[in-house]
Amino acid sequence: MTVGETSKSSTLKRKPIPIKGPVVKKFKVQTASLDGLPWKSITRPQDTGLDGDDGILELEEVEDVEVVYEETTGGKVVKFNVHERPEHQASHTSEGNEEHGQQTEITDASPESTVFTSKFAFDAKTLLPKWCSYGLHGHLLQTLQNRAFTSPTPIQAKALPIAMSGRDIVGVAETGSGKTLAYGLPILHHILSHPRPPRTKRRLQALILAPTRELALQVSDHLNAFSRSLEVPLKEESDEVDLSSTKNAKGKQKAQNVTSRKNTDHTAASGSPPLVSIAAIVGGMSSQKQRRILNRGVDILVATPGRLWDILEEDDGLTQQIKTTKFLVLDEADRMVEAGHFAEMDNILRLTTRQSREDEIEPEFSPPESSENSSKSPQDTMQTFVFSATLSKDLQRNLKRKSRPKSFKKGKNTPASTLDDLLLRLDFRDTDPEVIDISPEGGVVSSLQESKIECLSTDKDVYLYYFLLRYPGRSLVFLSSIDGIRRLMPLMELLDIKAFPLHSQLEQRQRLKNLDRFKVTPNGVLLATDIAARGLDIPAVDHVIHYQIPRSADVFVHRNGRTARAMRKGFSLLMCAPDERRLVKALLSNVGRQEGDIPEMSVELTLMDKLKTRILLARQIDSQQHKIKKENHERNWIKETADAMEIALDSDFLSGSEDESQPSKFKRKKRNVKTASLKAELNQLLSQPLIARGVSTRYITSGYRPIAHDMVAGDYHETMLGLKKTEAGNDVVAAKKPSKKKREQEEPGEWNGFGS
Ligand SMILES: Nc1ncnc2c1ncn2[C@@H]1O[C@H](COP(=O)(O)OP(=O)(O)OP(=O)(O)O)[C@@H](O)[C@H]1O
Repeated sequence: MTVGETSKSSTLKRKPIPIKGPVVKKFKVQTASLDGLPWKSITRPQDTGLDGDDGILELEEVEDVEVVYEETTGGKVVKFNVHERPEHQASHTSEGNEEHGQQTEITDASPESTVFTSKFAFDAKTLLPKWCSYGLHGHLLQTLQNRAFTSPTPIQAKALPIAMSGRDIVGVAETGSGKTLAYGLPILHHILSHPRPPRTKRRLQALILAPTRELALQVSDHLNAFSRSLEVPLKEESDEVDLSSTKNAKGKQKAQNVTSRKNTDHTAASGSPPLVSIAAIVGGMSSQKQRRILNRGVDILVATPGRLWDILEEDDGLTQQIKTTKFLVLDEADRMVEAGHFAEMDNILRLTTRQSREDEIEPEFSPPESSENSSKSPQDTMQTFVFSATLSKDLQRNLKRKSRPKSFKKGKNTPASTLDDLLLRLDFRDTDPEVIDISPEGGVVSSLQESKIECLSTDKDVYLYYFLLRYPGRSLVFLSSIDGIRRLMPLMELLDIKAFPLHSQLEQRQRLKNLDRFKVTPNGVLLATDIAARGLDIPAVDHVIHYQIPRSADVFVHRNGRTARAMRKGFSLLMCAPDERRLVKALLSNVGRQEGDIPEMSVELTLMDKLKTRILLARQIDSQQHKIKKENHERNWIKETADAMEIALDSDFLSGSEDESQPSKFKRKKRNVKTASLKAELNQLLSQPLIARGVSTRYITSGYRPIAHDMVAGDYHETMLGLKKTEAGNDVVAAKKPSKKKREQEEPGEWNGFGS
């Protein structure tokens, strides 16, 4: 039975279970409450991150449960009869793996904690020489090899030795540089190297805080992908993985049910409890499910502060576990404050503070009282990792300072709601936390090519359309306002551009769905607000376009960070209107850069008039459609209201022929005809190629732009005849810094835009 399914009959038949061998033992039957059922998660594809379930964040199912309705004097009562299976079948039921922290019941009931070793002879020294020196657990090495992560990224190379030696880290590195694994691998290593005692419940080892739901889910997916592919129960240990961590594994129980698989996700068929249980606690999940997940016990909890605090207020057990967690991670720490999580973050951080320090801080928000020993100090060995792509140098210095303010009494040194105040409350156990700042100068990733187009605000649509046609690829267009996205969406649709919106007023489910669609649509366009600016690891984003100027330098850096990830090439285009130039200047100077540092994009101006015609038509159609929709909506509303009030409407209203204030049927018809003809006109234009000036379509070898050669070579542009197929980065003109006077005299060129 899947959550949300309803039963029509009084009894649900359980799914037949394949049983090997002729003997079928009788099931024992036990009655349980809804919460007490052996729920397990439904697997979602690991490689797709947020997708695979149509945007539903969590799905659970339960097997071997009979739903029985009993007539009682108080009415019908529902009962759940759980059929206990013989031992040898239990492994089949555990096939579902944990996703976002959900694992099967047998996880905690497993007779012994299990240590898994490599089945395949894995010569780490030869196969992964660049990872060998960190002493990572053999299974992590094997997973790294499976994923073809042959060498650590610079932040990983710097952070791993420090983290593995037990020290605290403040890590700042460019976007897309692999920060998640920089803190994730040491955590996974610790958990894998310290198997829990037999027959004990998992206890929280690491708390990772992330500012947004999407980022939290992505982090848990990322780490899950690593823990999942570890779950190959194996017969033999490999002597060739010469790592200390592997030695820990010796003598421990070897897993059963060996299945030989190559470099794939093995979880589903392993039939064994997951080695590392990772839960994501974010908004959008039912609290019942969340409690169930947490009650089963998790090793790593990835959470957004708001939702986590909601749960902590009712969950003393989890509060205690957080007090003794081994790792605390703040991912995208600076965004956490921006997102307005200060109060919750502050409360959560207090739980991880040692008692001696906690006494010095007067609580502003009372943390939940624990029924257990509330005065118990947290472990002194907790490691703290703070990571971001943007943490100011001042803050880094302050974080490292040994003499961080000890007192935050109300009225005296009261902290304001700023990142500095919040982070200064972190209780690093390390007296000298290591600051690793390898963020590039000005926040610009080396594989990123930047460019700008200066144009009037009213012309941005045309330039955007030009760019999307000229440089096919996956483009992420950032706008500062949701209204802007709502205005652009219908235009994109009419112009046959596959665009998807992403903003905070969309339901979470729709947001995830649109992200998924964007990921799988070739040449797809995502029109997004800055909720997509941070942390999202969308594969292969070719272009980031700042349609509207970001509100801060940090947002600019993070927006750009959605492309050029993991050393891939990427391109960013800044669209700057005259009245935005001051903002851009200020923004760039914040990161020590100048306006002239960003080169201009060369644009084929001869095509602009044709594109402008299409845009104008699309706008007209959109406006007509909008009017029709509005009228229909109003008419329907009046009709429905009249029906509800049982009022008979005037026949004039119904026919729409007399009342001048109501558009007549005739008028409506005329509007529909006009819209249809505009659409036909636009479609006609869209079906024709755009031909650059100087191209002869009759004699392709003549004209001052002969296209025959390009056609033979196969590098001609399919929608813009006369232009070569090329990448945006190749059309950037060298940066020039004209004097102010000269700039004022400059004319925009052949095309003067809508404003002229
Ligand atoms: N050693 C590695 N080799 C190759 N790819 C890697 C390596 N480490 C991480 N990656 C990949 O690089 C991509 C970016 O990683 P990640 O999301 O951790 O970056 P990030 O630094 O956290 O970015 P942001 O600052 O934008 O959040 C991911 O797709 C990840 O799988």
